[in-house]
Amino acid sequence: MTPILIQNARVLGGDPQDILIDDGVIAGLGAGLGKDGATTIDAAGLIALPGLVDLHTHLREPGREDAETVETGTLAAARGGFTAVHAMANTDPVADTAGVVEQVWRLGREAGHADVRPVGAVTVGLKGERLAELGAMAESAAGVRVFSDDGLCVHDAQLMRRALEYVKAFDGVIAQHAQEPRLTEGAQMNEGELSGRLGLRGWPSVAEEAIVARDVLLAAHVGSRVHICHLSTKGSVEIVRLAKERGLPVTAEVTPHHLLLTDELVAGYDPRYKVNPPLRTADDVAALREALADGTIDIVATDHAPHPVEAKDCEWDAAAFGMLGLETALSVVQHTMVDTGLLDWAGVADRLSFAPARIGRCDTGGVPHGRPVAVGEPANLALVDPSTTTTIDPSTSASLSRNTPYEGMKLPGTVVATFLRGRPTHQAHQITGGTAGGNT
Ligand SMILES: NC(=O)N[C@@H](CC(=O)O)C(=O)O
Ligand SMILES: [Zn+2]
Ligand SMILES: [Zn+2]
Repeated sequence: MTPILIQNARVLGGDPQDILIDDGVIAGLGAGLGKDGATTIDAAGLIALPGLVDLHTHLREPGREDAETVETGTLAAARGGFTAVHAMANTDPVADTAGVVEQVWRLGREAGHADVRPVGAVTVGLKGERLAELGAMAESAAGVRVFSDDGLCVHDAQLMRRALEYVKAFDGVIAQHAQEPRLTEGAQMNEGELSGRLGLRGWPSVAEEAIVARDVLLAAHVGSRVHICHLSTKGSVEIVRLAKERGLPVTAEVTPHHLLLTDELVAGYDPRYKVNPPLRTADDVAALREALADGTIDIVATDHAPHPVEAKDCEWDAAAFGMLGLETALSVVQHTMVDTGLLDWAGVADRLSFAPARIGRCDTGGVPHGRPVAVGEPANLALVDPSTTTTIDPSTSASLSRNTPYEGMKLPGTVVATFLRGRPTHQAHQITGGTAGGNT
C-alpha cells in the first residue's frame, strides 16, 4: 500500500502535525514530515482522533438482516469515525455460543469496514435462567470479553453474581441493561408529570437506579467488573460517583441521545423518540453531561439500534424501542460536550476511544484499538472537520434503517475520513491531494 502523509492535522486538538502512515502503522509524527511517493492529505483545520470504539452497537445479524447487517452496520460505523464496534448479543439466534460469536466476528472481518468485537449473551437465549457458555465464547476466535443480555436486564441477583464470578477468570466484564422488570411492565416513556398527561405508562428512574445500586454492590462483593449500559438518570450518576469514590470496579456509558434529547419530545407521540431507557428530563441531561465531563461516566456508547420502517412507522404503543447512532455520535458529542466547553478533543478521544477499548479489553493483543496516536501504533484514525454544520438526512445513511431522532436537525462536525490499520474505510469526499516529494 502506498504510504499516506496526513499534513497539518491537529492531533487530539493540539498543534498541527503531520502523520505518516506506512504499512498500516503510524510511521512518523511531527512537523514538516516528508516522504517520497506518499499520497498526501491536506488536513489543515482537521482534528485527528484515534479510531473510535463503540462498546454498544446492534448489528442485527444474524436474524434481522432487513434492519441491519454486519456489512451495513460497520459501514455506518466507519462513516461515524469508528474502527471497532462491540456487537450486542440480542440477535436471532442469540449470540450465546462460541459458534454464533465466531460467525459475527468472521462477518466483520469479511466486510472490512471496522473490526467487530462480538458481545456474548450472559444467559442462554437471553432468558435469564441459566448462564451461557461464557468461557467457550471467551476462548473462541472472537475472544469475547464483554457479556450482556442487553435489551433485557439480568435481574436475578444470583445469576448476576455467578456471571460476575465467572468472567473474572478471563478479565471479562458484565455489561448490564439496568431495568428492574417489575417496575417497568408495559412502560412506554419516562415516568413523570408528562407521562401522566400523555396517558403513557411510565418507566421510573428508580427502576434503573435500583439495579445500578445492586450491581455495584455485587461487583464489589465478588471483586469483578461491572459496566452499566446507557445510564440515563441523575440518580444513577450519583450511585456511580459514590461507587467510584470507594474504588469499586464499575464503569458506565451514556448514549449521545441521552446527552441531547429530553422526554418533552415524546409529546407528539412520534415513535422516533421511543427508546430504552427512555429520554429523561433536562435535569437528568445536565447531570449526564457533567458526569461525562468529570469522568464519573467513563464513555459514550451509541446503542445504535436499527429498526425497519414498519417497526417505527406505527402507533407509539406498538413501535419498537431504539434509535440509530453510529453516524451521528461524534456530532452530538461535539454539540453537547465540546462546543459547550465541557470536554476538549483529548477528552473526546478518551471517552470514545481509549476508555471503551480498555473496558472491552481490545486495547492490547493482536488487533488493538484505542491506542495513542504515536509512532509504531496501528494507524486507526478519524479525521474530523469541526467547522462544518450538517442537516441530518436519514436517506443518506449507510444503515439499512432510517430511525434517527435527529432528522432535520443541524449538527456540527463532519468525519472527513476514517482509517483502519492505514486503509481508508471512509472518505467524505476526495481528500487525497497528490503525491509528496518530487514529481506529482
Ligand atoms: N435501546 C433500545 O431501545 N433498544 C435496543 C435494546 C437495548 O439497548 O436495550 C434494541 O435492541 O433495539
Ligand atoms: Zn439496553
Ligand atoms: Zn442496546
